[in-house]
Amino acid sequence: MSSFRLFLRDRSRNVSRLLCNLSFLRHMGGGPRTFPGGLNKWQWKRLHQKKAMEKEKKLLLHEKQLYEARVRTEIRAKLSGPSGRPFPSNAPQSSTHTPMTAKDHVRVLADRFTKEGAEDLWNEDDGPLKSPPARPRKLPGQNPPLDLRKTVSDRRNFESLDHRHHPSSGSEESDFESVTSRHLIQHPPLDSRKAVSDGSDESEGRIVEEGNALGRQSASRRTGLSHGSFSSFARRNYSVEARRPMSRFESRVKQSLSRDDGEFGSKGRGNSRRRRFSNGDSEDDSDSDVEGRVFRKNMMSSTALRNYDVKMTRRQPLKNVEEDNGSSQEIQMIRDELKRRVLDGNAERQCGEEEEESHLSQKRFDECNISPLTIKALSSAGYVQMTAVQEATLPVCLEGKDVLVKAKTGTGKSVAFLLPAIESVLQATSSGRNQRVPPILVLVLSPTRELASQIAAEANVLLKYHVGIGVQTLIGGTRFKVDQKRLESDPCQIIVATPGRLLDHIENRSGFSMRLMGLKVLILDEADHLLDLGFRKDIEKIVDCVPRQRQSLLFSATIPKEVRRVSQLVLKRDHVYVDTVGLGGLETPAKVLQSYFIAPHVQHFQLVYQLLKEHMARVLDYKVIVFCTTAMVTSLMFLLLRELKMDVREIHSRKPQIYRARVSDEFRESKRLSLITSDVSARGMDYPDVTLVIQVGIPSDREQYIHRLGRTGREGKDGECMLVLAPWEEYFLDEIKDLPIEKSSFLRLDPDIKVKVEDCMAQIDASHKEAAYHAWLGYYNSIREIGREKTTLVELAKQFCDSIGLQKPPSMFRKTVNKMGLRDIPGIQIRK
Ligand SMILES: Nc1ncnc2c1ncn2[C@@H]1O[C@H](COP(=O)(O)OP(=O)(O)OP(=O)(O)O)[C@@H](O)[C@H]1O
Repeated sequence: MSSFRLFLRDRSRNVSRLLCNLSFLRHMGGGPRTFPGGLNKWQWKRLHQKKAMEKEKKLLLHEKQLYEARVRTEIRAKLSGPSGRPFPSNAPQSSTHTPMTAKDHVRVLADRFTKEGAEDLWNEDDGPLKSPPARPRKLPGQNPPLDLRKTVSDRRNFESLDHRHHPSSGSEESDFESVTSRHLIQHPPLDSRKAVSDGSDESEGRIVEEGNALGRQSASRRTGLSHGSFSSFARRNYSVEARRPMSRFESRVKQSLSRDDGEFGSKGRGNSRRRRFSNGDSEDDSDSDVEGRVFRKNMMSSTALRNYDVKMTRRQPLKNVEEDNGSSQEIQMIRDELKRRVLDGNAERQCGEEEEESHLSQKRFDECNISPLTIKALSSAGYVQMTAVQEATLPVCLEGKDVLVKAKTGTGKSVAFLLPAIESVLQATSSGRNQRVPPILVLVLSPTRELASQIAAEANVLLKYHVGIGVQTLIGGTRFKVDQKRLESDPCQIIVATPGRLLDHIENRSGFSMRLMGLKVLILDEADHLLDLGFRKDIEKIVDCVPRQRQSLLFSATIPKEVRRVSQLVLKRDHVYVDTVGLGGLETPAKVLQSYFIAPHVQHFQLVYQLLKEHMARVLDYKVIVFCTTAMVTSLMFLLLRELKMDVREIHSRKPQIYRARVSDEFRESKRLSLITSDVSARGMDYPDVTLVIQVGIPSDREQYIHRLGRTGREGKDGECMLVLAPWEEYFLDEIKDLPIEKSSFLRLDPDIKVKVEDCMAQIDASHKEAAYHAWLGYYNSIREIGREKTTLVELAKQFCDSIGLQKPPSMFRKTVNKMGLRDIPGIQIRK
């Protein structure tokens, strides 16, 4: 009997333990997750999408109301007659009504686009809107641009909408409106600098797809397609329509192909670039640089966010649109109004320039509510005053709020997120000191291994006087077993990890996931990159393994609009958004001189060599970073420069981690050294006093250009950035047209250098060149504009082939050729 009672007691204990574990798991997010209201993850996401759509609709409605008010005003003005004749006796009269003049309306519209929150109407690359709070140094010829194109196309839509808003239009109308509003919110950018300054149509802007959508909508009416079928119809037809601008692009490329080798390109225009999937073995750096996970530029998971992730926009000449809707007079008035505001802004900016000189704010760390030991560590590291981003974020972070932060490169974001993280650890450890294996309280995620190590080193500096608080890195390229041993022998509270290796630990060691259940702070450095498609799945899995009751901090120098939307995967809804760049502010460090060179591929290696030589002759303590498109091209560039007897080092994903770490440390400490690297060094790396950054070939996107550039001009210092493009790559300039980049004055290529470079290139083993050719083809195949024109791509690859001294393009495996869609393309050799 007693043993039966014992059995019952054990059993009830087991059951209660199980229940306890289940509720714990549910709380931690480790078990089957439900969101408030019993929704699952996807339902929760869809709910947010719906809300975003509703918000867009509301904004559209607001715009529409403005437009309607304008129309009413015009009608009233017309009715009252040009000479102020009274209304006809049967017309309704109001003695108090004063019709809105066209000038007032222009003001209202200008207000609408410059007021707080208007950014919701913009794409991430819509260009500056209004003067930022922290004012950038005024650069020659740089006026804060304003997007008039958007205004124009809004008007066009409203007209269409208004036209269609007759009572007879029925329910289809609202479907249509939602289609239009979706497109409207994704308005493309305009080089408003140009628009404001000279009103020319030189900058070929992106005119929204909604114009086409309208046409297609009426087409869908004619063909009897419903809205749903219209959407898919529109999507299907997108690629067909897209051929039109592509053929222009192709003809431009063809022109450049037929150009004389010695010719420098002329100014061109282009389409926005989108990346697509390339072949698996294209040697694309990103494949392996992101810890073996494929990085692609489509901004959203299409499952999660459907058509929110791809901007279905197309560029059309601004001129046509203006002519089309016949509103050029009004546009000119809006321009004048905005120009006036810009001039006012410039006057203010000049006053603010002096403040800009120092990157530090007036506020000191000891004025903040952080531990005295941390302040002691900060002082011994030489940090007394805060930087702007630290001043802006510390108070909110210390309050425990979720924060999304955008601040320029080199402005001290790492310290900004590490300080509140350390405070959280201190608070948590003071309440639970006696745990044998302490939980992991802070998890910092970084996209690259070098950056993770750098953040851990910075954390160690700040923890100098805190005994018993430890930091560890979990990064790829090191032995997993060694990680495990370290985690056991030296349990720490702060982990800095790359997503891939962290997931390996979560999936392979249950003890590790248990330790994550006490997490207080989750930090995503380079958040936009981590939330991009290449990492999204990993981040979602990681977020599912950490408690929902946590603080999340997301930092980056670039936060595209899409990322703001998707950040809800990590952040609480009531998070705070801190933007120290400011809406329309200059996103690159003010003291970095930006220039570009247009030269055929065959001259790129020579050009880089000559630019390096000239810089070295000019700058005594030079320190240069050369970014190449892929790991294998980086390797070839390194071998060539070494052959040319230059003092160079290389870092890319094909190098062992131990080598990468050693080179990274050496470059950090050194002067008079050049680092040849792929995008593994593009983000976050804090190499002090880099004097020049050279980017060869188009960067994967605008953000990458900004991050690569940001390796120089850190902490408010001077710097230079040069972009080397082939003539057909010139269209990329359109994506960075709001940045103060200028065409470099003509550089005379030295004929002796040409011979020298060719001789040294000839010394390099053909296997390196073949690998570089394959990588090059893979990289550019993944770029939409050129990737879909396979014949042109192969012709351009042949140019690259010539530039590296290969007699003919190396053969490729049939499987690779098929994967890249290059079957039957002339110039492609299949390996037997
Ligand atoms: N308050 C401060 N006073 C002086 N120096 C600082 C301060 N805060 C940070 N720094 C230094 O500024 C440099 C840049 O910092 P950090 O690498 O964190 O920049 P970042 O904004 O994260 O750049 P990126 O966007 O490239 O990642 C570092 O060398 C850091 O030590």
